[in-house]
Amino acid sequence: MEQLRLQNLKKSINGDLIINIEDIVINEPGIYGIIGPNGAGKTTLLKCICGLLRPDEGEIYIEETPLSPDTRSRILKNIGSVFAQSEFLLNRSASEVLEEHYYYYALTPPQSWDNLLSKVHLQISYKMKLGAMSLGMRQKFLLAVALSHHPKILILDEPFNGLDVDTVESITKTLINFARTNIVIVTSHVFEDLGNMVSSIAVMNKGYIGGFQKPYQINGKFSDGIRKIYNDQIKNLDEPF
Ligand SMILES: Nc1ncnc2c1ncn2[C@@H]1O[C@H](COP(=O)(O)OP(=O)(O)OP(=O)(O)O)[C@@H](O)[C@H]1O
Repeated sequence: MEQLRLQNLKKSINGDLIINIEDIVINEPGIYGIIGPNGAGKTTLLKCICGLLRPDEGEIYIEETPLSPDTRSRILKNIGSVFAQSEFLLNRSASEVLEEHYYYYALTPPQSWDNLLSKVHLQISYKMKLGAMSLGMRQKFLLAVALSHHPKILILDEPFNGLDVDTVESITKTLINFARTNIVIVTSHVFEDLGNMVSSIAVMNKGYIGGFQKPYQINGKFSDGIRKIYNDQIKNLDEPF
């Protein structure tokens, strides 16, 4: 079954075409990286997939069902997400964020959250405010929240920004484990971090994505392979099409 399909997707903001995708299909479990320069449209695309922004044209299919006002509440349960900007959550406690999350997805919260946090190797009090957490703790917590309703597709926008190597390693392990049977779509500017986990890479530039490719090792490193794909694709995508 097709897990995710983006078809003839267009989105303009203030008259500028920000998303312009012909046809992207993801069927297999794995970690799919989207790389691209600042302003390429990566975050906007991820927000469209999560139902936070509505495309002007085209369809987003999740498990072959088009995302629409009618299907939205049902099919968005298949998606979990963490976006880079989480400042608006800083005043909320961990339990408040989890309760709101379950309310948003119209799901019954579990009796205990302990299982959830152990998945991301985090030990915190549920009363702790997100503003009191370190960046790494907050990112791990938000990842646990995103996984809490057992989505099949996890969307992560720049999950490694500002994190130390141990936290990156811990999150990477969680993602690799999840992606054995599910799909992760992740954006990052850090090719070294992506090189340790992605199964496929797509380059986005000026709203356009050519397609996913498997990175191969150069100088023994996948990150060098990702950089080569980036350089080759940006050059091609910069040519008029
Ligand atoms: N709410 C908004 N209002 C105006 N312009 C917006 C808005 N959201 C996005 N844009 C514009 O859309 C373009 C794509 O932005 P987007 O954040 O999707 O890019 P990105 O690839 O995620 O960039 P970065 O790598 O810097 O995070 C940018 O030119 C941005 O200014």
